[in-house]
Amino acid sequence: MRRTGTAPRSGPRPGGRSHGARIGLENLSKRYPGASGPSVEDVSMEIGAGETVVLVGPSGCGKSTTLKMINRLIEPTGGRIRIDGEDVTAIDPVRLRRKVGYAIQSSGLFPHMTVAQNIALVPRMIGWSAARIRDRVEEMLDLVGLDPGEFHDRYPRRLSGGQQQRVGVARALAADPPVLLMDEPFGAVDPITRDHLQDELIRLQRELRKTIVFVTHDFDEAIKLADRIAVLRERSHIAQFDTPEAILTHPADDFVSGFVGAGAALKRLNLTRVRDVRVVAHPTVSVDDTLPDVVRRLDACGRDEVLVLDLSGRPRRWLRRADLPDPPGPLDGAGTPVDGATVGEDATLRDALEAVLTNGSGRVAVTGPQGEYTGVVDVGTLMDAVHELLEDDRRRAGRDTDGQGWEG
Ligand SMILES: Nc1ncnc2c1ncn2[C@@H]1O[C@H](COP(=O)(O)OP(=O)(O)OP(=O)(O)O)[C@@H](O)[C@H]1O
Repeated sequence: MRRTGTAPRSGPRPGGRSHGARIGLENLSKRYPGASGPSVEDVSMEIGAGETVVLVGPSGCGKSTTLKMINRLIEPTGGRIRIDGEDVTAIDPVRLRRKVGYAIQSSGLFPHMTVAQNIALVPRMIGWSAARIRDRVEEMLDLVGLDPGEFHDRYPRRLSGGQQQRVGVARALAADPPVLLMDEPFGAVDPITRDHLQDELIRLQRELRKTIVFVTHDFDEAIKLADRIAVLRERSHIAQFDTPEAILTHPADDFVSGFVGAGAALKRLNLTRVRDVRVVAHPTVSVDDTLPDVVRRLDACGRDEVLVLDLSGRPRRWLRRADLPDPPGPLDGAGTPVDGATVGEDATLRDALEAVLTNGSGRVAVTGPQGEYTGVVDVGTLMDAVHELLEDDRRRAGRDTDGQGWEG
């Protein structure tokens, strides 16, 4: 496995630069007016610059309250919040908004404002010039994969749920805050869109290295996104705060095990990315190639199938010998369209396995950031990875029963 110890997955690396800020929660508490007891009690937590921390826990345990105290949408009744060492528990909330972006479920976009106006909200509030705001809105739309020409002047009701969430993330990042708070941001979209948005967030985070605090109900989402997961019990008491791997392999107690649920080894497929396994080269041809070119390629590589790439190098069709026109003729449309059935390098092995099993062909094309072909992963490689995880678990279980402990 790629990650070891507690090093943040997306945080500062040697030679790399984090654009995030450290967050310190010190004995943070919240008692709502009239409540019989605190909803959050004495939470202390250190979050590294550039780290993604996910808060999970049962409904009502205080996740959202904890999160909203970090940008003081909810005022703490006790304790302190520090951002890069600065005590922000009492600073002007407008200054705090520059440091802390916020994205929520159902995007929270203002329906009477266009996409551009929504994204421009915080930059306007903090007094950026019109020209700077205009450039920033375009940049943010690009960043979240929405064409500025198409989406700039649309109103939120004319966007899909996934597009709304993208705009919500663009808005949260518009003023370039070092900290991003996300409260179940993908909770209201369908599972496939949710998967895509998670992949996008991982890609963004690799580039931006913000400090992200993310709340979810979904433990699989936590595994996929987190450098560290805080499993919370009632009043936000921390049951365990550690890497996904450590929580999956060594849950602190029955409460945490209950959260991890069954199939911990397979859940770890969510921890390994396509870029971490053997991506192999597959013979390719171009859409421009003629039938004799393709036959030559097939003969030369000794395989039964080539991948047809478009002129930008993106996978277009799988072409087998049996698909070739007989009698010989033009190749247009021959073979099986790829139709988006590819995985990115940041996709998890679980996504890749799903793709391989769904298309039934035993392999899936891997693409780079611009959708360009980079190789293929096959079912054999994926099965090896599953096997390795299960073996790893068995070895650890053996060591634990020997009384040595897994770090021993
Ligand atoms: N404005 C409020 N006034 C009084 N009590 C509140 C208020 N907001 C939340 N609470 C209470 O505080 C506790 C924690 O709520 P919070 O929303 O932080 O939990 P959560 O873990 O985010 O829940 P969920 O997962 O269901 O969203 C709950 O018992 C809730 O009823």
